[in-house]
Amino acid sequence: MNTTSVIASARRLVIKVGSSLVTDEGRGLDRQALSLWAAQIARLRALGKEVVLVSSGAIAEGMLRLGWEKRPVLVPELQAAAAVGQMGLAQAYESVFAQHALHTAQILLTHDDLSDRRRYLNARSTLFTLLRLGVVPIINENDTVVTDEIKVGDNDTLGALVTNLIEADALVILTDQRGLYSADPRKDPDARFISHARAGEAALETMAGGAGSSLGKGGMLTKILAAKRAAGSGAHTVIASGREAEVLVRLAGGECIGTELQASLPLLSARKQWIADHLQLRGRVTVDDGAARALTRDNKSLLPIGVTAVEGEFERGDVVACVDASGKELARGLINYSSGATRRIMRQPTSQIEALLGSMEEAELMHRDNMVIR
Ligand SMILES: Nc1ncnc2c1ncn2[C@@H]1O[C@H](COP(=O)(O)OP(=O)(O)O)[C@@H](O)[C@H]1O
Ligand SMILES: N[C@@H](CCC(=O)OP(=O)(O)O)C(=O)O
Repeated sequence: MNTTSVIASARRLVIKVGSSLVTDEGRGLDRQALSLWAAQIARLRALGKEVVLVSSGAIAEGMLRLGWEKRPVLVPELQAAAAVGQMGLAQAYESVFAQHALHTAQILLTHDDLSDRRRYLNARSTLFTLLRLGVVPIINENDTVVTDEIKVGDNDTLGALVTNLIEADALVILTDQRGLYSADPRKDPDARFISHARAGEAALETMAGGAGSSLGKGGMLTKILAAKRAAGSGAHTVIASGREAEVLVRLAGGECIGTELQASLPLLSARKQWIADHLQLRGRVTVDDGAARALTRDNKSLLPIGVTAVEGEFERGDVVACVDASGKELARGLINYSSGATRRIMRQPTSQIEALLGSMEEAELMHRDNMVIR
C-alpha cells in the first residue's frame, strides 16, 4: 500500500468540486471555500503543477437566485437555472483567482463536443494553450443547451473525460465526504472508510450509492466509475473532502487524505481512449459467435461476414458498438461503412463487397487499430 499520495508526483491535475461544496449545501455560493481552493491551486501552480478545475453548482446556485426551493423537474427550468447560476460561478471564480493574479477561463462542454473528433481536438488544444498561458480553465457541462442525446450527465464523468482529454496524471474529486466508505455513511453508521483501492475494482461499485443530497447529480457511484474511466489513460483518482483544511496542498505534499484509487489498467492510446470515452453511440452491429471470438480472443478485425444485424443510422467514421446476440457490448470502434452499406454487406464474404456496393473502401468493417475491446 502506498504511503505517499499519488498527487505528489502528478504534474497535470484535474480537480472536480461538487454542487453541495460549491453552494454550501444550497445556501449560496460559498465564496470562502472557493477562495481557499483558489489559494491552494495558486500554490500547486507555484509547485509547477498544471490545474484544470471542473466545477458543478450552476443549477444549485441558479435555483437559489431564482428563489426555487425544489430542484425543478422540467428540463427548460433546469436549463434556465443553470444559465443564471453559471453567471455567479464565473464571477466568483474570476474574483477569487484574481487575488492570486491568476486568470480564469470558462469552458462549457457537452458530450457532443467531445465525441466529434475535430471539436475534441479543438477543446484539447485550447486547454493546452490556456495551461501554457498560466490560466486556470474552469469547466462545467453546458447545461443550458444539452439534451439527453448530447449530455454527459454528471460532472464526475465530465471530470474523467477532461482528464483523458488532456492526459492528466490525476483526477481529484472533492466532495462532502472524507472519501469512499463501504456503504453510504449517511445511511450506515458502521460504514468502513476505504483509503486505497485499485480503480476499476468491481467491488467498489457495490459500495457506492446515489447522491446524498438533492443538489448533486452523481453520488459516489459516478465517482467510482469516473476513476475507472480516468484509469484508461493512466490517471490516478483521489476522492477527498473539499472541507478538509489545505486538502490540495497536503495531497501535493504526499499526504494520503481521502480515498486513493490507483490506475492499474492496461493503457489505451489517445485515439483509442477517445473511442472508449463515447457515452452515446450512433449505432450497433450484432456479431455471431465466430466474430465474437475473433474480436475478444484472437485480436482480429471485424469482417462483414460476422455481422447478423445492424441498428441505428450511422456514417463511415462514426463510433459504433459490436454486441453479441444477448446485446452485451464486446467492442466499439470506428466503422468503415455507413449503416446502409453495412446492411447490404453483412453476412457476406469480403470478396463480395465490391459487387454489392460498386466499390470497396476497406476489406474490414471495423479495423482492429480503430477498435477498443470492452
Ligand atoms: N459508499 C459511499 N461512500 C461515501 N459516500 C457515499 C457512498 N454512497 C453514497 N454516498 C453519498 O454520495 C454523496 C456524495 O455525492 P454527491 O451528493 O453527488 O456529491 P457531489 O455534489 O460532491 O458530487 C455523499 O454525501 C454520500 O451521502
Ligand atoms: N452541471 C451541473 C452539475 C451536475 C453534477 O454533476 O453535480 P455534482 O454531482 O454536484 O457534481 C451544475 O453545474 O449544476
